[in-house]
Amino acid sequence: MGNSSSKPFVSDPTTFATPKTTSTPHAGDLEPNWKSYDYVIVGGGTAGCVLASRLSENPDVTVLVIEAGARNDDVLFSRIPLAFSRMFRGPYDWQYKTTPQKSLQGRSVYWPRGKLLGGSSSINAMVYHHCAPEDFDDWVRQGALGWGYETMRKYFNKAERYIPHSRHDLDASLHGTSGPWITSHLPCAPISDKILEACDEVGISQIKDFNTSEGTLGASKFVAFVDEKHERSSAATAYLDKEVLKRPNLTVVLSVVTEKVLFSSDADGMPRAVGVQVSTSKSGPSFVVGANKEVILCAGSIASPQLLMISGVGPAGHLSKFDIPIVCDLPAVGQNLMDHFSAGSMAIRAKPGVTWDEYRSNPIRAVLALIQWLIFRTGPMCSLGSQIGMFVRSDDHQLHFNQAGSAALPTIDMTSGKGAPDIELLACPFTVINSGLTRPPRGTSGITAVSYQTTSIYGLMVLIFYLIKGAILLKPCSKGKIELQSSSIWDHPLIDANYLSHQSDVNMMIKATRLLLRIARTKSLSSWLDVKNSTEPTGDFFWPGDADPDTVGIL
Ligand SMILES: Cc1cc2nc3c(=O)[nH]c(=O)nc-3n(C[C@H](O)[C@H](O)[C@H](O)COP(=O)(O)OP(=O)(O)OC[C@H]3O[C@@H](n4cnc5c(N)ncnc54)[C@H](O)[C@@H]3O)c2cc1C
Repeated sequence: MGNSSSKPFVSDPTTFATPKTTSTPHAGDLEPNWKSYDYVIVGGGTAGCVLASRLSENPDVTVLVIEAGARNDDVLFSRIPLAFSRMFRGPYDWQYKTTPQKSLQGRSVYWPRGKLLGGSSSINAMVYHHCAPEDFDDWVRQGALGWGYETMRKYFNKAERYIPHSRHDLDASLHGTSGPWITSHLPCAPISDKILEACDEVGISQIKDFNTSEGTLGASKFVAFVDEKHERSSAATAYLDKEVLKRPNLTVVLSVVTEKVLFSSDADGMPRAVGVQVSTSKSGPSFVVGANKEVILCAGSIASPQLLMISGVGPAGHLSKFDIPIVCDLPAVGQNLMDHFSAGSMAIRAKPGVTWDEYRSNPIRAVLALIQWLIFRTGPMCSLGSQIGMFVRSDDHQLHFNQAGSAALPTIDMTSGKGAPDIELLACPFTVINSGLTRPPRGTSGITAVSYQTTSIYGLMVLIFYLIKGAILLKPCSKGKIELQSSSIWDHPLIDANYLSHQSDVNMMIKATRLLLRIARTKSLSSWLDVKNSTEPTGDFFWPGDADPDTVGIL
């Protein structure tokens, strides 16, 4: 039966798994000689950490978590709130890319995903906000009984420990007080308050808190996943803390990749997952480890369908192209992929000194800010990148793009109800270029809006403002798919997001872009900005000041 380890982490497969021999079947019964655990969790990311922690509360079961990446607590940039994008395209990122996208003139889009304990919760933007209550209630309407908002809210609160912040007067009684996942507010740049005032001016009302039964429509400062020391609170720090890791019935494996799930057949012919095959490298030996009760796939939205297909569960026609023996013909695996499409970073030039660009573009200021965070846990490094969120509906008649004078842009209502948004705008008080990997030129400042594929909007190639703002489609009509490019887990799958394949998504993104430009032109904000007309030399990554919020579209 169970094989437990007293060490917090394990990376040598011989300690928890059995060498695979040529006679190890692809699909067979759980072999009696295999090392085994009651629960084998594939992926130590957000879902995997929570499940490992909760399942191992029962001392009578053994739990094994297999994570492909490294430990999280050693990674400084994972701990510092403002530094999260420094982990992109590095060893803690799977660095996925979509296939060339037709609607984006053949460009591929970079998709970061966390490859370390805590998964994407260890590299993400640390924003804590619930979906609209209608979104959960819609799940119930579709058959997911018990997943409605009022039920879920109890679990959200159980998971959360909110630390009240003197400068934010939200109703703390609506938040959790004793959960493992710590949330609070972080300091914001002065321009963030101006952005909120600008939202009021364009008809987006300010709300105190996105995380209540009142819903998410409106604009507010985000609550962050952050602890009292102004460090990231991730699924790993929250659910796999030192005390949990000491449990003798929990084994956490790092730097080991699950290559496939192994199946046997029950007496009634139904496939049953009996274990997994793992390895530390593409050319290295493989090992097998059994699951007495369940294999739980938590490898994320890209690797989970990939693993299923490699293991023989997926569309039979597609799997047969790679000679993968079919365990179960499930045509939906890998299909209906929906991404929150974003037109990329839209940068608007700001006046010098009102943003936080200097902490990113000036190495001396950056080092000083880093030292300030390391010693005192204060300063700009302990703030969120996306400080302001704006959630709106594309059919809101208060917003200018639906009023006379603005060209009509028909969109399909894909939302779960009238209280649910379909556009999200984010604002950052600095310039973002190349997902934050390229330093903006010294002496420039801007705000940025998150809007991932801006290149097709307004025909500009790069759009970056010293105020970073962006637009995200929350309910796209376009659907894509994930397919295999080989039968090996060591090759990335083919991710076809099929962005903007539906005119409604195109129109929605134009509306979002127009709204951002309208916000930039408000009285409250425009005096802090430094917009210039398009007579500026080409190649400028800032939006031109003469981009008209009523007519801007796609060339
Ligand atoms: C850049 C970025 C910013 C984001 N910002 C926010 C935000 O601000 N707020 C928010 O709420 N959400 C945000 N998200 C989304 C959120 O982080 C994810 O929805 C969530 O982490 C997904 O959890 P998961 O458990 O499904 O997958 P993940 O957390 O990604 O975990 C999957 C784990 O499986 C491991 N794995 C994969 N394949 C294998 C294999 N073959 N063998 C072993 N291990 C494997 C991975 O290494 C990873 O650790 C962001 C995501 C990203 C990428």
